[in-house]
Amino acid sequence: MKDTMTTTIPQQPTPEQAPDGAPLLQASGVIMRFGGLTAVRDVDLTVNTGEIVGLIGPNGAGKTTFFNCLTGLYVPTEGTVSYRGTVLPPKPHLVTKAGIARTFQNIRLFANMTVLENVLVGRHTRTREGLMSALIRGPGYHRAEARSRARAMELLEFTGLAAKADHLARNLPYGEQRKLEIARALASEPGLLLLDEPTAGMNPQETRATEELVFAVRDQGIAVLVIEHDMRFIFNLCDRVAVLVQGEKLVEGSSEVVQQDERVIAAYLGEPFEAAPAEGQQTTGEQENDR
Ligand SMILES: Nc1ncnc2c1ncn2[C@@H]1O[C@H](COP(=O)(O)OP(=O)(O)OP(=O)(O)O)[C@@H](O)[C@H]1O
Repeated sequence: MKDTMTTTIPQQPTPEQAPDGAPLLQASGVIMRFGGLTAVRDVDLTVNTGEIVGLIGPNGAGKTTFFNCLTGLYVPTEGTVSYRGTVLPPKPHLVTKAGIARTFQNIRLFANMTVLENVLVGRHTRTREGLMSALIRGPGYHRAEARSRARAMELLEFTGLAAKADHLARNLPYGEQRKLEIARALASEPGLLLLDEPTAGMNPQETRATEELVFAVRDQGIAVLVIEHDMRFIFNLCDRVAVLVQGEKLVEGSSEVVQQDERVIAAYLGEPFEAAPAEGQQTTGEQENDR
């Protein structure tokens, strides 16, 4: 991925930067019921600053539902989610404002807007200019807009999309649409980025590029929580991996520990990871392609 991540993202001032290793996200006793179905059962999960944490498990294990509980899309039936020690209100825009950004399993871009405009949309929680200012379009508005555009271009440089800033999002190849989703999420200046199956439908080169991008994001001081079915990607990337099965956290530990765990092999991997197929091939029968 030559054109990607050769630069750092010049850091924006972030509120009370926690020291590396301090708890950033703490989910405690999260339960999510849909009528008679319990999709998430009493899950605790912590993501510390500087970490990349993986969330894996079979289809229907409750991973996306758990993400939705973290990001305010769902109000958990029970349990709390805290970020930097403060309980988050279950409202997506407030969660984003607090410092958590996410991407979705199914790409959600504004297809008929340009690449740059998509990133600018992601900045709205970080711009202070109000409605009056936007209507009057005075100097404050123009300064804020210029800052936002400059920052959006930095993020496009970072993700390797700067040359396509004026292209319509819908005309980007699939792998670049996924990168654009990440750029847009970064535009809200998060401290924690949640990625839901960022490599679904990608070819091996795109998957490797995404791996590099996630490492680069982490190197900017942004912690990452990632759902993925590609075990090679997960085990290469993650400092820690939690395994959900039928809504419950079965195991949590380092990549080395999780990939050898008999319960994880029985419930999800199907075979020890060393025996997994070659790069780019599916590791389990669980993968689904979003494309
Ligand atoms: N809004 C909803 N209403 C009712 N049931 C739901 C809802 N959302 C999810 N579920 C159910 O909750 C369970 C967990 O689904 P979820 O999508 O969270 O699993 P997942 O681990 O993300 O799966 P996958 O790997 O296939 O994306 C499934 O049985 C699903 O049908």
